[in-house]
Amino acid sequence: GLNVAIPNKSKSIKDYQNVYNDIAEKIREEDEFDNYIGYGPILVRIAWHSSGTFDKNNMTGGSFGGTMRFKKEINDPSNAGLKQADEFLAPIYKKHSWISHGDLYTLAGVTAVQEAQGPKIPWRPGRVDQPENTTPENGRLPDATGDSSYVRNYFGRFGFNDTEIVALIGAHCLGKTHLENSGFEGPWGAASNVFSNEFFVNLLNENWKLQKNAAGNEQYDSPKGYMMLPADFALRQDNKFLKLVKAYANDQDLFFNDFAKAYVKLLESGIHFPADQKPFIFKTLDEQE
Ligand code: HEM
Ligand SMILES: Nc1c([N+](=O)[O-])cnc2ccccc12
Repeated sequence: GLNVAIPNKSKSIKDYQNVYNDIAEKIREEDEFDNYIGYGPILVRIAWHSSGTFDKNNMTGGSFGGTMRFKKEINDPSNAGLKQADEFLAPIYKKHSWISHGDLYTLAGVTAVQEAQGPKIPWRPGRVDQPENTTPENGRLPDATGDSSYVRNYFGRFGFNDTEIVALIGAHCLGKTHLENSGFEGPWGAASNVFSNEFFVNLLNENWKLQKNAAGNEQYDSPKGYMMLPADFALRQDNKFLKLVKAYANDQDLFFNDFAKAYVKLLESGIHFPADQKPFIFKTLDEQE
């Protein structure tokens, strides 16, 4: 059924900004992770994967219950590599154990985007930890080998339109694929920890070649050492997606705007918030100097 958010009346934006700051400082502190990419990208991924189990057809899954904390979900093969994000967040939870896991995972994803110089992401607390037996079954996260109709159909499960789908996948401007996690590898060059429209610029402008990687999976590689998943490349292979890819490659502000709206919708999928609950907009560390 629909999950109704229960905001903690005793906590204010100040309390959540403290959690944001602890996450942001830890990202800065542990900058050597994954060849100096840092923890930002996998914090975005754990926020997306904890929300990406939502299914509007039976109103199950999503970020509300914080079930990513349970073995069944974190051990989903689609979540390979995310234990490192969970371990990163463990001391944060220990210090602020008044927060729910659903709020912590999504707040971490908001912090990571903003600290990577991305757009402001309005955020609402009130997710409530649910018991282990509510953990959704494995297999609800998307397949990287999907084509454009697969991608459109997959995100249709959340009620996302083409604009929301293309904007969300623009988060692949961050981080990299790891052969040991997903069977895909690269980009070998400096994978980025700065949020930008580069994913769309690369997708359009690089000279892509489909080839088998060391795990025997096909991916698109470019002479500069960039890569695209088949599901990334699918955004070039559909006219409506391609139009959006071009728009974002030419206008980073438009991408930032659309990404922020779609990311909020993703992180809040399946949750009903009280009508009078205004979202919090957090300051970055730099804005609090
Ligand atoms: C068609 C949809 C999508 C597919 C098939 C997909 C697939 C993947 C795969 C295979 C990886 C590599 C994981 C690894 O090897 O470590 C990855 C990484 C990543 N994904 Fe996606 N993804 C999708 C959508 C999204 C969305 C909607 C977001 C966020 C809004 C996102 C954010 C990320 C980030 C930040 C990384 C980098 C993680 C790191 O550097 O460790 N992805 N994705
Ligand atoms: N950096 C990335 C790119 N890229 O173009 O740099 C493309 N696809 C990706 C898919 C998952 C994670 C990172 C990606």
